Amino acid sequence: MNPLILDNAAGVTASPVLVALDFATADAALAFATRLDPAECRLKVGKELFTAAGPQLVEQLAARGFQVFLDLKFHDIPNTVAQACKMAADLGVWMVNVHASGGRRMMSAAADALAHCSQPPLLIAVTVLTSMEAADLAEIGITVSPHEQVLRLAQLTRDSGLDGVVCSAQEASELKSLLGQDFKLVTPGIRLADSAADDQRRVMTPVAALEAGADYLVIGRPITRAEDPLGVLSDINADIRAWQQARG
Ligand SMILES: O=c1ccn([C@@H]2O[C@H](COP(=O)(O)O)[C@@H](O)[C@H]2O)c(=O)[nH]1
Repeated sequence: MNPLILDNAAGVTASPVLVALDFATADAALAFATRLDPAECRLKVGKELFTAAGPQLVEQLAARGFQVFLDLKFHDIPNTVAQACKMAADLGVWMVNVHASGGRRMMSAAADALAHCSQPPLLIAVTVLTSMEAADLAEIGITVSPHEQVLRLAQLTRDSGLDGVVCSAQEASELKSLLGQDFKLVTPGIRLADSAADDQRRVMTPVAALEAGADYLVIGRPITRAEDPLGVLSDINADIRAWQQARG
């Protein structure tokens, strides 16, 4: 364990990296997780893995000491989303999310439901997917820029009582100034200087994202598909520590 990236008080990692465990089977995900140390990262379970492996896998990862972000992006009527969030809390996840475009009543219902849980996870909302650019929004009738739409949905999310948003790091600096330091910014679309963007459109490197104000970095393929995933994670954490030390 590297003491520099441990939050000693809480006994959990202080690394902002959330590794996206986008695998097709529980076996593949667990084999990968076995190589990881909960002191070096948190884990994200999304739709592919959850659909394949279900709640049991989430509990297994939590039992191995990982803080788990359950990234199912709930989007439904308020009652359904509120109940789904409660189920996620019962699984012991650290963070859960909904889609901000579900609106204020849906988000408030989710926040209210979690407020009654004994150990509520952080509740955040997806603003505009990091895979989307202006042309994608235009096709679904949203004529403002992704940036403007993110700001609008992030403000609505904060006003609905949630803990933060999923956004691209490209919006982080403005969101921090607008919504305050405590409002959490979770940023996928993280790419290393030499990695392919894949289907992502609004991307940034890990240190640039932190510099812009991101609190958590969601990183999937640049780590999971690397020839040496542990080496890549370790290099990212080393860059982050160097950046943290440089700013004092
Ligand atoms: O706006 C969003 C919301 C969620 N994601 C998820 O993050 C990871 C990113 O994986 P990469 O391989 O690093 O692209 C993936 O699980 C997405 O479902 C996102 O990318 N953008």
